[in-house]
Amino acid sequence: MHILTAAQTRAADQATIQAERITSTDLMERAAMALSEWLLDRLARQAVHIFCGPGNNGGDGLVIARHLHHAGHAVHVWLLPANAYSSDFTANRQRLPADVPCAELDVQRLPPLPAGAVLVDALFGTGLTRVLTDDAATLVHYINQAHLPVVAVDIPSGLFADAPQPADSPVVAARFTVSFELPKLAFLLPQNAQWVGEWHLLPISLDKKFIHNLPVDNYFVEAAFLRGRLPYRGKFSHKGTFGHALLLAGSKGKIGAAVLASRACLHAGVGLLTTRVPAVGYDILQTSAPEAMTLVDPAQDHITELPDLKPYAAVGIGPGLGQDDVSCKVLRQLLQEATVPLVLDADALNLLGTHRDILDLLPPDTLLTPHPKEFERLIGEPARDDYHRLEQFRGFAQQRRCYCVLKGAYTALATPEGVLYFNSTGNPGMATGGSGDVLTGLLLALRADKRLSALDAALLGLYAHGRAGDLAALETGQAGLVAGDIVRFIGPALHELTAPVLGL
Ligand SMILES: NC(=O)C1=CN([C@@H]2O[C@H](COP(=O)(O)OP(=O)(O)OC[C@H]3O[C@@H](n4cnc5c(N)ncnc54)[C@H](O)[C@@H]3O)[C@@H](O)[C@H]2O)[C@@H](O)CC1
Ligand SMILES: Nc1ncnc2c1ncn2[C@@H]1O[C@H](COP(=O)(O)OP(=O)(O)O)[C@@H](O)[C@H]1O
Ligand SMILES: [K+]
Repeated sequence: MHILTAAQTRAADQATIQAERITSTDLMERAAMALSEWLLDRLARQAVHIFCGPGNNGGDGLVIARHLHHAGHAVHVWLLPANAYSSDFTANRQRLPADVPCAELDVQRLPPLPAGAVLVDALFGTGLTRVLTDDAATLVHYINQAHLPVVAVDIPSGLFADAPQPADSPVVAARFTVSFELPKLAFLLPQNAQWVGEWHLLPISLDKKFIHNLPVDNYFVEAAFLRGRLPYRGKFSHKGTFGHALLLAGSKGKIGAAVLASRACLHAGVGLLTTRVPAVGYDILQTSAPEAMTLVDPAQDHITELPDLKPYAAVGIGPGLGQDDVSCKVLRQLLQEATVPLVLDADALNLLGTHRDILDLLPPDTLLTPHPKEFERLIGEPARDDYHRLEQFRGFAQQRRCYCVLKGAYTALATPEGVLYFNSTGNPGMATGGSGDVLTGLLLALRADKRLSALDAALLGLYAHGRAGDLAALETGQAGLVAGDIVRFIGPALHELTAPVLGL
């Protein structure tokens, strides 16, 4: 899915209006009708108070008021006084049945809101041009202080769709944000979660061809985008078909990271896996991941030597590695010698951050998987906000010609071309130690599979990791989920993405 800017969203609305030969009022009716249905599916008998601004977001609110009223709900409409109103606002103001209570708000004397009411925020949408002030700001504070559930239409009022805003800007804190057709970048950023709440998208048949041809550098990745991209396993496949991966992981006290990454790699379909661990990890790994071959380092507690790389189709390094100087030497040597795809995680990334000269050795197309803190260490500069972090992230992948993952609720992948792909799967149950190690093993298996491009391997891996976490959570609940549960569901998650034989 494309992630459009506010300006592109307006253009897509216009293109749809022209292509379908409909009016903007028709499109508003379609969008607001869909939102009304969404509300009707969830409302019990609560009174609904709808706050409408002067533009088309307010117009949506008026259409919703009409539909809810016709469906028998008690609706109250509150209008924010303005000097000018959009034509679709005015048209729908006229269509509002006379028996729907509708009043202009006097912000000096805001009415008390009844307990148990549901609020609909239709003040401002993507037409917001600046931070809210004066009456609009007062109204936002009033809505937020009511502590009632708020459903925001299209976007919480006051929130910019695709740009940061000054601290303390007034923004409606919605319980739900219900938007149209495509997600907005603002929804995907942790700093906006306090306002966006849980977001939903409603399809309104915007012009697909127009959207497809828009130049975008941010995508939201769902199953439809990936389904069939994972090649099926041919009848006469053998171990060699799927590659032999080498994993360098674990140190004393962190052999579990090597175990989790190894098990994930195996469950993701790798042909052969060799895991290099320090001597302390030998028995543990052989017992808990017997399918992996164990290559024991001469040192007891840390990995100190790089094995011969010739047999391997891809190499992963980092989970539980520790940041010992000798392990740093191994990392340096790996970056110098490797001619196959690399996956770098955890302490390998921390070592890159503290020994910045080795960053220059990163082979092109290397896959790095930092979480935000590791990313900060990697580039050595804190981000001002989530938007700034995304631009640092995009720039890093472009400058280093690598694929970089930024882990989180909507894990992002940056490509060497500077395109960002946001993953749609996963759940807060995965915020548990070892989830990242599982991702590293999974990605390593896909990078060892020569049939996959670097981009497809990364996108499929991120999606399958989150999907496996979602399937696991169905069984364990979110709190009960541990990283090993994700491993158990990697197989089913990948199966969903596998190309059917004959493409049927
Ligand atoms: N035909 C369309 O274009 C469709 C638009 N839709 C809705 O229309 C919305 C966009 O509508 P508009 O472009 O009219 O914009 P909005 O309704 O978001 O806001 C525009 C109005 O707010 C004022 N305004 C902007 N920033 C302000 C600020 N900081 N303080 C005070 N006033 C401010 C503008 O002067 C203008 O009057 C979408 O978010 C969506 O809800 C949907 O109905 C789908 C179809
Ligand atoms: N709230 C969340 N929603 C979805 N996925 C999450 C969430 N929290 C964490 N994850 C996923 O779990 C993994 C955690 O990785 P990481 O921070 O490296 O953990 P660890 O170092 O303990 O293995 C990442 O892939 C991340 O995307
Ligand atoms: K809104």
